[in-house]
Amino acid sequence: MIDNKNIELHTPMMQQYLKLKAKHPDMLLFYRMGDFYELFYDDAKRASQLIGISLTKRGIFSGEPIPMAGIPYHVVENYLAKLMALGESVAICEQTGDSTKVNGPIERRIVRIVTPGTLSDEGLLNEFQDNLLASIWQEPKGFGYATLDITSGRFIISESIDREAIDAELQRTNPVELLYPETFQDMTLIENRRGLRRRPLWEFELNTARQQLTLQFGTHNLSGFGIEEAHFALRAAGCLLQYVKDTQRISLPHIRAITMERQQDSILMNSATRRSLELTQNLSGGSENTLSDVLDRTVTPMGSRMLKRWLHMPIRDINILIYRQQSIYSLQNQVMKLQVLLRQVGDLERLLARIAMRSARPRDLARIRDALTQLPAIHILLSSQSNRYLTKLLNKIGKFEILCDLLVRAIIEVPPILIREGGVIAPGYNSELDKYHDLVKMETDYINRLELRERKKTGLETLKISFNAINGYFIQLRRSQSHLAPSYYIRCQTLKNSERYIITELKEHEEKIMISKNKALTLEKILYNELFDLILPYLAALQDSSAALAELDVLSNLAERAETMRYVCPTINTHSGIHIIGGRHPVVERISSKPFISNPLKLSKTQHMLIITGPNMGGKSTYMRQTALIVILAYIGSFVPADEAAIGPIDHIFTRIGTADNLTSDRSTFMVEMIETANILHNATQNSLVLIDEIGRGTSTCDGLSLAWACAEDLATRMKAMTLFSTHYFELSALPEKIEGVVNVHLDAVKRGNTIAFMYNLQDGATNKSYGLSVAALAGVPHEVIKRARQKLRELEKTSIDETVNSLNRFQLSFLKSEEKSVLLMLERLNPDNLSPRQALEWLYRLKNTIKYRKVKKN
Ligand SMILES: Nc1ncnc2c1ncn2[C@@H]1O[C@H](COP(=O)(O)OP(=O)(O)OP(=O)(O)O)[C@@H](O)[C@H]1O
Repeated sequence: MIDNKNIELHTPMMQQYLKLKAKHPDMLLFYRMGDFYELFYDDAKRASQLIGISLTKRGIFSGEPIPMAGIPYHVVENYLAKLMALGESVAICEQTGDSTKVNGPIERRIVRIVTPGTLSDEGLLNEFQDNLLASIWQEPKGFGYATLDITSGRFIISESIDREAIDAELQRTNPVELLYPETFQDMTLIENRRGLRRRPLWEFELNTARQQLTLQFGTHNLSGFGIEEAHFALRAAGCLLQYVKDTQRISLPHIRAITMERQQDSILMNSATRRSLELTQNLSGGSENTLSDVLDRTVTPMGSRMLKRWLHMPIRDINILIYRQQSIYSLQNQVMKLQVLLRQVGDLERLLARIAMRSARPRDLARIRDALTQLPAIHILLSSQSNRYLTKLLNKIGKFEILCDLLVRAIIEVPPILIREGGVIAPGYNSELDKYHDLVKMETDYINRLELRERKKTGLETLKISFNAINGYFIQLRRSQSHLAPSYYIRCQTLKNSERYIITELKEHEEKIMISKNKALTLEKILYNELFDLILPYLAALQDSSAALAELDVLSNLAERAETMRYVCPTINTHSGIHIIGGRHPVVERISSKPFISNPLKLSKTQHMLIITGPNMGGKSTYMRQTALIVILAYIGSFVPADEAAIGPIDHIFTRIGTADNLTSDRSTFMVEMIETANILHNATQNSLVLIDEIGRGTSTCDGLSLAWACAEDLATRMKAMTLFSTHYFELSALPEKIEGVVNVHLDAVKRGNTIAFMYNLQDGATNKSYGLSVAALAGVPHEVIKRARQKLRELEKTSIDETVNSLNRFQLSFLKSEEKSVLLMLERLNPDNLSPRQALEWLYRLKNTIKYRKVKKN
């Protein structure tokens, strides 16, 4: 523990450290000492645990050694990357004073604060993922939420009326750092998130927020952004902006606007739905075999990030969707050429943010130059098309001839990574700089001539003039020839096989070289900084262009995918319903070695629920998920994997699909299932797409079946949501006769000997065959166990009076008793015309067993 009470008893250096540390108690302080960053006390212990650096000691205080850990300055980025991934923040303290000062420690200052949500360094970021800083505010009537992507300047706010909606927002945006007020009530909502930062209440003050925001945007008020009344969200945004300014300590001109996202503008999906549909992340947390894995062939990282944002937020504005569809059509012939050009544009969005924050490196400038060089060709390529939306996009993309010319003239073709050593500014850009370079060249030539002259003079062919950082220029002779060195040679270094000398003339010219080199370097740094001033006036236009280029990348990618994967353009209807012919699962069809069997789907006002039965592994889940994915694709404006698709308005997509247990959530699998079900039953509407995959499995047959029945009934009668309901409870296939708009379908399979062939064809009607044993055999359950199971099954099937059958039936029948009151009602429900002879026989046995069971009970 740091004892700041007796600070004056520490060494002057430690006193300086402790004063700086006191200002940043919540983060690790990297204190610069020569070629190292050092951490002390608890920071040292924590860092050594977090990133595995060795913990040692430096000096003693009050008889106790001071714990210390050090990081070499030239590898600091690697350690920062690891700490950021763990959600830590780091204050970087540099030596800023005169290093020749004799008394006391060199002056040091915190020059930057690196936090996970405010990173902009290329090396610390994943280029294919948004990196968001977020802030949350809670009131009794709802939540305010703000996110900022500092690498693009995208600043977005939203308001959620309930916990479920804000939870979905947190899951969708997945911030790497989250600011919350010290009075935040609902900690269970956020406590498992990374990078949590507790902030004082005053930072969420409404008036301060308004001031901060208007100051940032240079406006009188916020009405131009349409967010004046969004009080909850404004509080969150104010705190966020304050935090960014505190940590960055520079102006952020690329944050130019703030946008309010309204829930009614997009299809809502809660966190469980996003997870189970594997949009951008699979169930194991990776990105393989996700929708974006199949769909993303964008050629710029900014396009890839935009596509992922689209997938997580399908929009409901039909006009925009139609514009996108038309653009996809128009781009189909030009994709190849356009992608070649866009690839060169690269990550313009993030490059511009680094320009705005003045942290861009020489190669960033070269990349901006290369990006701008492509723009005329993009204009020429797309100028012949007549699509209105593409023309609008193209108009947003500037040509920047003057700026491009400036960068071509200013930066050499392949500049070094850093400006530190110079060599970035191109010859011909600045005459004074050229003069210094010429002087350096002249003097270097002189030294080359001097070398020849000295060789001649001494007659030593192996005499060499070289340079190193310690000796500067020197003459080198072989050790064996050292006795031949002229008397004016002054020895400066002896090596094993050679001797090194200097002469006055050499040093005079060296000094001239050094002076010119230093002047050149100083001037280069000035010119380099001036370049930022020259680019910044174009910032707004460049940002608009980069957004349009990213969208072009996404649209041309969708055009390419549509062509390659045989997707069709869906019709977006204004009337309810989903009608798909030949629908396919976009991911399964790509990864499966077998041909994918396409299937139709029809949901409408008169047929709003499908009860889906079929064997295990028969394709039920695939069929349900493909429907949701087709809807999502249609609502981002993409073409879809189907022969035909017409889709009406959708407000929500809900799923209740069993996923891996979340052991950290302190909830059982059944509990999670019921929470998700409750959410659906509270929020689904007639325009919601609801996928329910085998509800009620995690409890007793009796409870499970009752719940499944009641839920299906509620969805089908009360909200009439468009529902796909898969089940192994054959009893649910009775629902269609009871409720209008409910239909039975099943996925087909045929038994061949002891094995089973899945047909994956959707058929009308229900099936009660689950082929569980055949699937278990396919899964590798030992032959003996399967054999025994078959024997048991035969016993169960044959002996209806068997106690086991009775006990099984007891559950089901008691359910039917309570649900339908009597066997007569069951009979009433049956429509003999719809039954196959085998089904009729099964019902007969079932009814007979019921009577038997009642008899047994009475006796
Ligand atoms: N239409 C299809 N065409 C080809 N293969 C398919 C099709 N549908 C599913 N499959 C294949 O069958 C596998 C199992 O499908 P799915 O998980 O959808 O079955 P299920 O009926 O939900 O099974 P269970 O009831 O055991 O959960 C999929 O992983 C896929 O490989």
